[in-house]
Amino acid sequence: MTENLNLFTSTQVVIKEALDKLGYDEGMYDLLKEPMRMTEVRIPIKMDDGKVKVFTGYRGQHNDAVGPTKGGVRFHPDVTLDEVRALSMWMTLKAGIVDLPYGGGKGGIVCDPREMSMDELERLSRGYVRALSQVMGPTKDIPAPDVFTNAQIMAWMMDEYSRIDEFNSPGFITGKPIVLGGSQGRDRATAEGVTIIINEAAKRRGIDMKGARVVIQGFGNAGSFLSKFLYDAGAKVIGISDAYGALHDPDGLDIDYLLDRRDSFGTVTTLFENTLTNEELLELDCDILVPAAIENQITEHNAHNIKANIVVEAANGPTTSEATKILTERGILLVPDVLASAGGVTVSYFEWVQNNMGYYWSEELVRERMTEKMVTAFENVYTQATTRGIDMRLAAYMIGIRKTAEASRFRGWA
Ligand SMILES: NC(=O)C1=CN([C@@H]2O[C@H](COP(=O)(O)OP(=O)(O)OC[C@H]3O[C@@H](n4cnc5c(N)ncnc54)[C@H](O)[C@@H]3O)[C@@H](O)[C@H]2O)C=CC1
Ligand SMILES: O=C(O)CCC(=O)C(=O)O
Repeated sequence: MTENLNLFTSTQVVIKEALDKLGYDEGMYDLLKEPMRMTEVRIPIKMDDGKVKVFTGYRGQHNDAVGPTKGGVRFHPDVTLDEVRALSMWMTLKAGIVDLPYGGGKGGIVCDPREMSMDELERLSRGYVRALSQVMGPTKDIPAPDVFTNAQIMAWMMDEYSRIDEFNSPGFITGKPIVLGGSQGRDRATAEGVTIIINEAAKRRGIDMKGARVVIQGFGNAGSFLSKFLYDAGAKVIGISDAYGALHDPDGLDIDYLLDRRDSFGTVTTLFENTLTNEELLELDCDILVPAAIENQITEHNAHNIKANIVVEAANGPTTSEATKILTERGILLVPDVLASAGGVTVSYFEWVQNNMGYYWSEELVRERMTEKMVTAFENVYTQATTRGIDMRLAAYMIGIRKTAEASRFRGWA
C-alpha cells in the first residue's frame, strides 16, 4: 500500500485516535474532523503589465468554540484546499497545547511571490482581505505570517481591513511591524520557541547543546533565526538548506555569513557550488534534525535513513504518519509540529492582547511569558507520552484537542 501523503486525511486519523483515547464519541469526531467553515475565493488582480490575473485564495476556520480562530496565511504555488484544512486543524491543536483562548484558522493564496513585484503583492494582499473581510476580524478570525508572507504583507492587510472597518484595527492581524502595533519578539518567536523545545528535548536525551551537531532544513523565518540561536549557544550547525539545495560542513557552517547573504525568501544556497540536495541533507549524520520548510519531507522512504537522535518539527507537517511510526520505533525522539512551532502563535496571542489593551510589553516580558508556556507545554506532552507509552504526536493531539472538545460540548455542539 502506498503511504498517505494527504495532510488532511492523515490528520483526521490522528484526531480520531486522540478523541477515542480521551473517551469522546463519534459525534465529537464528526464535529472536529474538518473545519466548520472553509472559504474559497477568487481574487482578480491587475498585474504590472496591465493584464488581470485571477488568484485562488482559501481560509479555513476549524472551530471557534474556545475563541476566535487564529493562524497564518501562506503565499505559495503549491497551496491546496486540503492543505489549508489540515493547517487550520493543527492551529486548534497548537492553541490547546500552549493554552491560548483561540480555535484554529489558516489561509493561503496559490501564487509565487518570488515572481511578483512589490506592487502586485500589495494588490494581492489587499484583495485577499477584501474577499474575506466578512468572515475575518479581531474577534472572529485573526491572520498572521506563514510561508512567504512577512510583516510588510501583514501591514497591507491590516491597512485594508482598517479601511473597510472604518476604524484603525491593529488587532485584525499579528506579525505586524512594531510601529503598527506589532509585538517585540514576534519575528523571532517561532524560532525561539523551537530553541526552547530543542533544549528540553536535549536534556531528556542527555545531549549537551554545546557542540551538538544540528541540521536545519529551510532558511526562512523559522530556520534562519533558529540557526542563529543555536549557533550562538555553541551548537555546530553542520547543514542548512533552502528550496534550491543544501549546504554541509561537518566542522560547522558560518551562520552569520549565511544570514548576511540570504534573500528575503530565505534563499542562500544558489550562491554556492557543491551543494547537496534536500534529500541528502535530511540523511546527514547529526544529533538534532529540524525540518523547518515544508510538508512531507520525512516519509516511509527516508525515515529508516535518518541518523539524528532527536527530530524537532519546526515546519508544519514535515513527517508523515508512517514515518512517525518508523522514527518512534527506532527510538528517535520526534517532537511534533503542533508543540515545537507553537512559539509563533503564542507571541501572536501576546501581540493581540497588547493591541486590545493598547499597552505594550518589553522584549524581556514577551520572552519570559513565552518560555513559561513552551516549557510547560513540552513537559505536559512528554509526560503524557511516556506515562501512556504513546508517541509524542498522539500525546500532543490528545492535549491539544481536549479544550476545544470540552468547549464544544458545553456549547451543545456535540
Ligand atoms: N513563520 C511562522 O511564524 C511560523 C512558521 N511555521 C512553519 O515553518 C515552516 C517555514 O515557515 P517560514 O520560515 O515562516 O517560511 P519562510 O517563507 O520564511 O521560509 C521558508 C523556507 O523554506 C524553504 N523552502 C521552500 N520550499 C522548499 C522546498 N520545496 N524544499 C526545501 N526548502 C524549501 C525556502 O527556501 C525558505 O528557506 C512552514 O512549515 C511554516 O508553516 C510554523 C509556525 C509559525
Ligand atoms: O502566529 C499565528 O497566529 C499563527 C502562526 C502559524 O500560522 C502557525 O503556527 O502555523
